Amino acid sequence: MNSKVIIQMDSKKTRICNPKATTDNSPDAHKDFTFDHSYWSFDPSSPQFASQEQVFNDLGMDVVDAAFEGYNACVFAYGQTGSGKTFTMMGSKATTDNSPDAHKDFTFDHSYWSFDPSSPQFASQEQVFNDLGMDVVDAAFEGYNACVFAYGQTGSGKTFTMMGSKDCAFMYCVGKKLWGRKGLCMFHCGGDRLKEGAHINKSLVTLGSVISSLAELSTKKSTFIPYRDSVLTWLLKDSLGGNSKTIMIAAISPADVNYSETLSTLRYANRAKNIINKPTVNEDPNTRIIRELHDEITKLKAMLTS
Ligand SMILES: Nc1ncnc2c1ncn2[C@@H]1O[C@H](COP(=O)(O)OP(=O)(O)OP(=O)(O)O)[C@@H](O)[C@H]1O
Repeated sequence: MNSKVIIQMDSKKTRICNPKATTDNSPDAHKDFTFDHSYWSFDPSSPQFASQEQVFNDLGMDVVDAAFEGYNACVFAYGQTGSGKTFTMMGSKATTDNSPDAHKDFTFDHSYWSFDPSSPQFASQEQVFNDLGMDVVDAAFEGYNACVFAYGQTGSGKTFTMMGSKDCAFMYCVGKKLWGRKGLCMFHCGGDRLKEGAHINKSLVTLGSVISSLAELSTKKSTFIPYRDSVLTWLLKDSLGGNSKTIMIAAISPADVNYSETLSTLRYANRAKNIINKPTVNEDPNTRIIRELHDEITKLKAMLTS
C-alpha cells in the first residue's frame, strides 16, 4: 500500500507520528506513550528487534509462575485486525528454515522415534519398557511410590490428555494446578472472524467501556463498571478489574494508513495502566482449614507455655 512507518520505539517509549502533521515540529506532529515494555518487531535485522522468545520470557513466564502459585492469571491482546494479536500469542509458521523460529531443540532423558519401524532409530515398546518401566517396577517393589504418566494432545489436537497409574500424586498435582483452575486464561479479541457476530462486536465495545471505567477508578472513589453488558466482560470480570494478575498486550500496526486505529489502541493501553488489580492466591478450602487449625494449635501451645 506504499505506506510509511509511523511508529518509533525507544526502550519503554512508543512514539506515533501524525502523517498529516504539517511540519515535524508542529505540536501535533507526534505523541509519546510509555509502557512497561515497548516491543519492536518490524525488522528482524534491527538491534531493537524483540523476538517471540523475549516477549515470552518477559511476560509469559511470570504469568505461568503466578498460575502455579495459585493466582488467577490472564494475558489478553487488544488491537485492530491484522495488528499481530494472534502472532504475539501463538507465533506463526516459520517462513524459512533459517528463520529464528524455524526450529526449537529440547533435550530429554530419552527421545523415542516410533513412526517408522524401518528406521534404524526406531524404538520398540520393549526398549521403552526396559529404559523406563523396569526402574519404576523395581522402585515400586522397593516400597517407593512410583508413577508413569503420559501427557499430550488428543487426536483432534484440541485438548490435552494424560494417562497414568492411579495413586499418582504427581500427575494429579500437575493436572490440578494447570487445568483444575480457571486460572490461566488466554484469549484474543478483535478481527474479522470476531466481527461475524454483532454480539461479539458489542463485547469489544463493552471491553473498551470497561477498561475506561476501571481506569477512572484511580481518580474516582467508585464508578459503575458495565461488566454485565457483554458475555466477554462478564466472564473476564476478575481478570480485568479484580483478583487476577493480568497483562494487556496492545498490538499495533506501524503503517501510516492505520494511524487513527493505532492511536486509539495506544490511548486505551495508556488508560489501562491506571487499572489496579488486587490478586490473591486461591487456596483450597481444606488446605485453608488445616492452615488455620495449625495456627490455632501453635497459639494455644504458646499460651500453655506462658
Ligand atoms: N511481530 C510480527 N512479526 C512478523 N509478522 C507478524 C507479526 N505480527 C503479525 N505478523 C503477521 O501479520 C499478519 C496478521 O497478524 P495476526 O493474524 O496475528 O493479526 P490479528 O491481530 O490476530 O488479526 P485478527 O484480529 O484479524 O485475527 C499475520 O500474517 C502475521 O504472521
